[in-house]
Amino acid sequence: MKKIETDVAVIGAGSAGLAAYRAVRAQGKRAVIIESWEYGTTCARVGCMPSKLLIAAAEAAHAVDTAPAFGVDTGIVDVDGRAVMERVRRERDRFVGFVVESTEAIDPADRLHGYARFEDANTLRVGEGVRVRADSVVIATGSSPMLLPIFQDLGDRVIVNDDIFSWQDLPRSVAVFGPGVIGLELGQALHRLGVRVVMFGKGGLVGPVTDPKLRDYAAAAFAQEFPLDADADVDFIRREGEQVVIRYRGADDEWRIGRFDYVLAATGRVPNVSDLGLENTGLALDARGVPLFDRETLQAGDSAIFVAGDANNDRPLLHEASDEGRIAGANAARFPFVKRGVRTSPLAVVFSDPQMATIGSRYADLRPGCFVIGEVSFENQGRSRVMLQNKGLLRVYADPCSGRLLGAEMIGPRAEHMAHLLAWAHQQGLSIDDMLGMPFYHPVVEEGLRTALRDAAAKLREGPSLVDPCNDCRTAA
Ligand SMILES: Cc1cc2nc3c(=O)[nH]c(=O)nc-3n(C[C@H](O)[C@H](O)[C@H](O)COP(=O)(O)OP(=O)(O)OC[C@H]3O[C@@H](n4cnc5c(N)ncnc54)[C@H](O)[C@@H]3O)c2cc1C
Ligand SMILES: NC(=O)c1ccc[n+]([C@@H]2O[C@H](COP(=O)([O-])OP(=O)(O)OC[C@H]3O[C@@H](n4cnc5c(N)ncnc54)[C@H](O)[C@@H]3O)[C@@H](O)[C@H]2O)c1
Repeated sequence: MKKIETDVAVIGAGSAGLAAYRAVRAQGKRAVIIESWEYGTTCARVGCMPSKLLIAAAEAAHAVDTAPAFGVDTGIVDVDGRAVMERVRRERDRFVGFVVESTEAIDPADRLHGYARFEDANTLRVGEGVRVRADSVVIATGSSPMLLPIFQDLGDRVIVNDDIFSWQDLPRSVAVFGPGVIGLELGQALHRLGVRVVMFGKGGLVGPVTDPKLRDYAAAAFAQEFPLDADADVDFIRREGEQVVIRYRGADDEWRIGRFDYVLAATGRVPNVSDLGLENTGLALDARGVPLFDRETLQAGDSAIFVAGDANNDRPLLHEASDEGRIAGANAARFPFVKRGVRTSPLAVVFSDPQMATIGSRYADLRPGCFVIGEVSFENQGRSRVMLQNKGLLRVYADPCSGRLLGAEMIGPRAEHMAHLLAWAHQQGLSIDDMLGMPFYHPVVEEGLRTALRDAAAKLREGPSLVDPCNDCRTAA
């Protein structure tokens, strides 16, 4: 057995792990980074980048499809599935190539290949032949798609996001389970590329929004484009030959039988922690088996183990994985003198059309009666109508005591940009009046944001109806 002694061992060479490794080295400490699979990260290989490449192709097809509404007739859209997937894979491989190159630039002595498991809190077994003794450890093992038992007999007819990006051609039909972030982005893109898509949800959830008004709006908006039941009634799912047969209740309340080439399982992701041997570390775990940790230091209890990125299941997004990796790595290097890292305001964007976003505190995070809501519909918003993208709703939440922006949820045009303005204002602790005191150009979709802010300002002047915001809401748990 080969034995390695180091200051910090980082498990996982994804976005969080690479940031952690670099943070350790920047502190002048020794580190090893252990990866069990190929280099390239989930984001570049099977996540953020290939999904946006598929969406870009779908947007091109959709633009041609909707051009006649502007008086521009370009004929029937003809999607060449092989060419679409060839570009997705080619551009994806280019992004992956950059990541692999920078990972392979790490000193080979610091890079270990193999699956890491804890033997105790400071000892890792890597594969069969290597034992690593480290003063501290960063767990940055990412997450994997959850496969529900209802899919277990479907064999190769059930797919996850990873599979789509190795397709050579587009299939004819896909049933999407889970209208969450992944299901909506990929399902809508496939639909726009000519694949017959039916989307099945549970409990009325659509995308990441928690505001009931936005949830209903989103469910109705997407259901206008393709069959989507956000709370589906499914009788059975079974494989017949090379197809999947699903019996479900349709929008007209009638039972119907659908036949599909594939089922896309997009019902959520689980952190990769179950096979890490965490039972040998003495750490306290939550219900999903994730070590209890502090989100500002990333430290698990008072141990020398830190958890970053999707593995901690807190904010499973790329920019959060990088930030957490950096904080976890720096703290692992300086253990036991850990410091709180800077966490940015929550920001999440879904690249559907219309796009969706959540910023700061979501509706579900806020206490009823302790916030006011400013709202705008994009249906009659000037620039949105000009572009024929006049679908959507924005709700901003404000603190009636301080007048500050607490958060926002939206579905609508250019949400990816508006969400940044809102997140930056939130992080700066701006009030609704501060935001209204800044420039708004004409004609832009941000004028819709101004309408929502004005609505919130008017409601702040009226005062909240349920409680005394500066007392009751402050004393609330
Ligand atoms: C389809 C899809 C689209 C997405 N789109 C976006 C987007 O547009 N924007 C956004 O912000 N986020 C997006 N995300 C989320 C984003 O990809 C993740 O939040 C991010 O990649 C997580 O990085 P990570 O370092 O935690 O995990 P990863 O990059 O998955 O790295 C974890 C690594 O650990 C390795 N590993 C696991 N266990 C072990 C072990 N025991 N020993 C050794 N190695 C191990 C794995 O092989 C893996 O390489 C998307 C995700 C998906 C699936
Ligand atoms: N644009 C982005 O930033 C982006 C894109 C993709 C993924 N991600 C990240 O990946 C994470 C995981 O995404 P996800 O889409 O897998 O999870 P998710 O939690 O967003 O969505 C899962 C969906 O599956 C539904 N569901 C659960 N059980 C079901 C069942 N039995 N039948 C039908 N539907 C069911 C849920 O109600 C929910 O709508 C996201 O939270 C996000 O952090 C981000």
